[in-house]
Amino acid sequence: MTSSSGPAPAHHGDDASATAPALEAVGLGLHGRDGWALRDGSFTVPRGRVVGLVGPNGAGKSSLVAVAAGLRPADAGVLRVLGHVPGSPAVLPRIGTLFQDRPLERRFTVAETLRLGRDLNPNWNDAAARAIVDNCDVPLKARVGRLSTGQRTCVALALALGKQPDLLLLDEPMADLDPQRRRALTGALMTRAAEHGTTIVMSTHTLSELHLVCDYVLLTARGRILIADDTEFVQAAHSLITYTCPAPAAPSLPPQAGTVIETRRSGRVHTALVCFPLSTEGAASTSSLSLEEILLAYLRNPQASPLIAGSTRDDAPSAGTPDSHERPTQ
Ligand SMILES: Nc1ncnc2c1ncn2[C@@H]1O[C@H](COP(=O)(O)OP(=O)(O)OP(=O)(O)O)[C@@H](O)[C@H]1O
Repeated sequence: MTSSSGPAPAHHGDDASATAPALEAVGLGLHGRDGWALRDGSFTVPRGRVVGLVGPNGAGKSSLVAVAAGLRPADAGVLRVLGHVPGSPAVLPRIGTLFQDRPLERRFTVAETLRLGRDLNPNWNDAAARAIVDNCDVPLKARVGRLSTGQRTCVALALALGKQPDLLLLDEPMADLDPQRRRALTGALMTRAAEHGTTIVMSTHTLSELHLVCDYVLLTARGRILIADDTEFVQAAHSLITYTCPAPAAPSLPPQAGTVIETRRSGRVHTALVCFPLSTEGAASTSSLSLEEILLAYLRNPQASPLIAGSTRDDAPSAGTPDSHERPTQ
């Protein structure tokens, strides 16, 4: 996991955007085929984080990446990228992108592709780009059109990293990679974030490994942002509380248990996944959960009260509960 107190992000922009968040959405709306994929989404992604963008198929992850990259406009609200309008000249040279279709010129060799990257990007780092293709065993002389899907992903990532961007927007970067290349590229990305303070936003369906790679999570489902916060904070905020009820039909959860995300009942044993538990009085046991378990619970319960850094929940806890814990500086 990367440290939130790492080096200051590399910065090629103006002073005004030096401290702006990597992404800042206010009332963001994205149309899907059958209505809103995201509606009234407000969240902030601080600089220097490795962000897991998570949600079910069709939740709007690719659409969000496309809007941030300036490829399509938002359908409502505002999204700022490094303090700027997406796609504006002030921000385009500072972002690196990887889209699901990995658009590359198929006739070029890998070496020609990297040369083009060098010619188009004044801040190009050839060694960084070559290290990616070398680590992934992609021959420099091979034509892009003859590479496997996973090998093309390596070349596209080499182009994105060679640009030395302040923000990397990666749409399912690991989906096509074998375990060895996945490890190599994950390592390269984490090193980039740790050594240069690059913000990385990557959509993924691999929840089991998220806590190893990402230190911030953005979870969207059924048109809502459900979580936007540090992974450590998300984990610390949730508990699984088990109660033994006096009778199978008796009401189980004591009032004021906290923000209940999900409950399960088996006979007299009742478990509740609670955010910011206020009182565990009467509980038979309390245990922590993995990040994956928490994210899956929100995905099963998309009507749950959202946990979004910097915003107040409808059922916000009082002072002294985890929401009032000091957060890392952004
Ligand atoms: N080119 C397009 N034109 C119109 N609607 C689109 C287009 N691409 C996607 N959509 C719609 O936008 C919504 C969000 O799709 P999107 O691809 O952003 O979701 P996603 O979370 O990335 O999904 P997945 O996990 O399957 O990649 C869906 O309703 C989808 O049908």
